[in-house]
Amino acid sequence: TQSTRPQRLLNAVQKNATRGDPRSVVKAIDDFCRHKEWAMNVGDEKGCILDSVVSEINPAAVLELGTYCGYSTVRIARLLPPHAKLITLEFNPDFAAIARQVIAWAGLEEKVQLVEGASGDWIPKMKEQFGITTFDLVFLDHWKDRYLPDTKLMEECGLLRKGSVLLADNVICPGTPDYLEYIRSSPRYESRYFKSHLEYTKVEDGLEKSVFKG
Ligand SMILES: Cc1cc(-c2n[nH]c(CCNC(=O)c3cc(-c4ccc(F)cc4)cc(O)c3O)n2)ccn1
Ligand SMILES: [Mg+2]
Repeated sequence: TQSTRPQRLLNAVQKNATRGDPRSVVKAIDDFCRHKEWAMNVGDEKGCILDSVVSEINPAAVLELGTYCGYSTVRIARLLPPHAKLITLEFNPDFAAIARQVIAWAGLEEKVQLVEGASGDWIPKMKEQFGITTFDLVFLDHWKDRYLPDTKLMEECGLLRKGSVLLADNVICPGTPDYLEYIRSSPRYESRYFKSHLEYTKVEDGLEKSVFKG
């Protein structure tokens, strides 16, 4: 049977990265996507911006929407302090199966809880299922038409506190116009755009960082 792109990406990790070394896993995926096959990871350029935001916040509780193959999951989890928790939601079971193995290869299973399903179904269950009060950081990288409804849902479910940070990928390409309009015009958020490029390309894209004011 034909392999899928996520399976070929996992093979590249298992071939070129060292078990238990997250940096080598990140590098193996970036090399694969730059030189072999493009894939929709946040990538190295936007990944450095993600790293700086994570390091600045030093979060104890992180929610990632959209795991894909686990590239940004590994980027974030490798920077988390001990006992910090990253919950990552993936809709596609095939992507989730690959991501679990990528996260395991990086040796980060202890810090990561990968949940399969749709964001709209799981966000209302976060508190009861995982004992979360609020998230310090949310990385939005899932279906682009879900950024706005899920942000409103997180507000309604009391998952954001004064100072919680939303970091959104792809606000230019593929684009999240309704989310940008809402978050930039809302008095409840302070937003800043980090201009960059669509992963592994010269096309403009960027990350929008928004701090919830409560
Ligand atoms: C919990 C839950 C999770 C999900 C969910 N899980 N996994 C995803 C993946 C979503 N990501 C993307 O679609 C995406 C696309 C591009 C892209 C593609 C093609 C182009 F030509 C240009 C750019 C680039 C990116 O950086 C992206 O992140 N959604 C959905 C619902 N509920
Ligand atoms: Mg993305």
